[in-house]
Amino acid sequence: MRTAYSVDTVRTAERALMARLPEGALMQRAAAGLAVVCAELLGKVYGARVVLLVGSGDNGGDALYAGARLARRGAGVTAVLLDSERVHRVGLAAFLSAGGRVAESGERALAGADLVVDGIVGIGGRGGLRAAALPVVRAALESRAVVVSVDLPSGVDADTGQVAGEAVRADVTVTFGVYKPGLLVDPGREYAGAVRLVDIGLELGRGEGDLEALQHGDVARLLPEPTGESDKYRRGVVGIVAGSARYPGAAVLAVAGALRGGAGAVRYVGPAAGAVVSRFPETLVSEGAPGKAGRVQAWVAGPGLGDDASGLADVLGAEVPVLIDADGLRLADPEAVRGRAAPTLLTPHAGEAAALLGVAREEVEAERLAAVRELADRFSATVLLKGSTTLVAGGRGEGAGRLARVNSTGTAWLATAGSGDVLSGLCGSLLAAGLGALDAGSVGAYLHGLAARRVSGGAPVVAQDVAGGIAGAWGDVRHGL
Ligand SMILES: NC(=O)C1=CN([C@@H]2O[C@H](COP(=O)(O)OP(=O)(O)OC[C@H]3O[C@@H](n4cnc5c(N)ncnc54)[C@H](OP(=O)(O)O)[C@@H]3O)[C@@H](O)[C@H]2O)[C@@H](O)CC1
Ligand SMILES: Nc1ncnc2c1ncn2[C@@H]1O[C@H](COP(=O)(O)OP(=O)(O)O)[C@@H](O)[C@H]1O
Ligand SMILES: [K+]
Repeated sequence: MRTAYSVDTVRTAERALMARLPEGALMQRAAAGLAVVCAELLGKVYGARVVLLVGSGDNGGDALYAGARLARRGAGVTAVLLDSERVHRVGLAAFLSAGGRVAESGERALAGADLVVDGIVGIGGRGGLRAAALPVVRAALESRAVVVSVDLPSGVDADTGQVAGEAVRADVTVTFGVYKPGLLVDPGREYAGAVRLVDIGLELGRGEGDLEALQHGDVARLLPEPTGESDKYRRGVVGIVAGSARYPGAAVLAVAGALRGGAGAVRYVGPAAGAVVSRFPETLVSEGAPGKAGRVQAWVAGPGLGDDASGLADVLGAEVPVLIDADGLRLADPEAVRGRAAPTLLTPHAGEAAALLGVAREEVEAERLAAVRELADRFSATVLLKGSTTLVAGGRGEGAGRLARVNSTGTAWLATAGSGDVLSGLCGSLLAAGLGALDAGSVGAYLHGLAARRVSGGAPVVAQDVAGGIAGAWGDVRHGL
């Protein structure tokens, strides 16, 4: 599990650790780790040209100490002080005595740089970059230098990933102690580039985390596995209420995802039974109400329903886990969702989430973590927010509280019609197999993203291919590939 911690939690842990260590020890650890990564990126340190962008706090201090280490190894290191009145004094003295120089003109220093260290602001930052930093940041980004951000790309909110205005776009971010949520959630994640974690001795428990990302091993432990005792009912039957005369394909794709998701059987209820069976003869189909369809251990309702809300009341009234997606999110009675006793998983994309919250889509995209938590609270349900960063937040019971999940697999090629239908079937199947809503959502998103990456290999994918790639992704996870 990769866990990210809020700034408050990091600060408290740092204070406790600092009290046990000699003064400045943590900053030295941070700077040493930062210098190692910079050296790796440079390949040859001797003779390399490095520019430090130095802000007024300890983030700038880290940059200065790392710069001193690089200068001692023969790099030509120049510091651009964003506020010469407010700078980490001891760090600056160490930098100068190691042979570092202070630049008179930031832009000129950047012209020939091989590597730029962004130490403008870290976890103490508020809001996007300030005006004084903008010209030099723009010059850095336009140069051919590799950009390394210290702890966090300056201008990215550490707790949310929000970028209010401009921020540094890093090639690599060297973060200290623990991951910060803003490094894992877009837009911040994209600004961070590749993230490298430097151990400075901080010890934090999972329970203190704010956001976590499943890794292969975590997913492998959660995957449902048939045993010698299994039969199709014990493995779980998932019911799909999806599709319409206008959108039969949504039903086919949701069934495709469900068949690959580990349930023992898939029941389809709705007007697209012909299309479903001709593509997947293994599906059990019926055309009546969901309540009359026979035994089901979890329902998926919504993809491609159009305006047909007729099956939703039955599904929401069922005492088994329910996943609501797409048109179902618009058509479902919010009171019926809130009133459910069994686990409920809602899977909106940003547009659907915005409609449910009554805000603009851009607002959801700028503050995904806040949006997914707000929806989970409002609907007393687990919510999976899809998009460039997929997040899952728990409602009541299992997964409740602040610790949300972020998905680390996927590719922008997933932004293709119907791929969300595959995801809803897949997650529904995992619910039917007995996973809780938070696990079903996050394991489903993980496999879905991995499947897309596998079948894409950098090229466009279509939703059917993603469903077809799930088995391979499952195998990779099981075998730790
Ligand atoms: N604590 C530890 O043990 C360790 C901490 N470590 C390091 O310390 C960092 C935290 O240092 P920090 O607390 O000094 O805050 P920091 O991120 O430098 O920013 C504060 C300064 O920036 C300014 N500023 C604010 N917003 C701004 C903006 N948008 N744009 C521009 N400027 C802005 C703000 O100015 P003011 O608001 O006062 O005008 C203030 O002067 C942390 O990220 C890590 O790198 C490591 O060494 C490991 C050990
Ligand atoms: N920019 C992106 N990067 C990565 N994944 C994306 C991006 N945009 C969308 N996705 C993923 O693609 C899928 C699209 O789902 P959805 O929006 O419901 O589409 P549809 O309704 O057409 O099936 C989701 O899994 C979502 O997380
Ligand atoms: K920074």
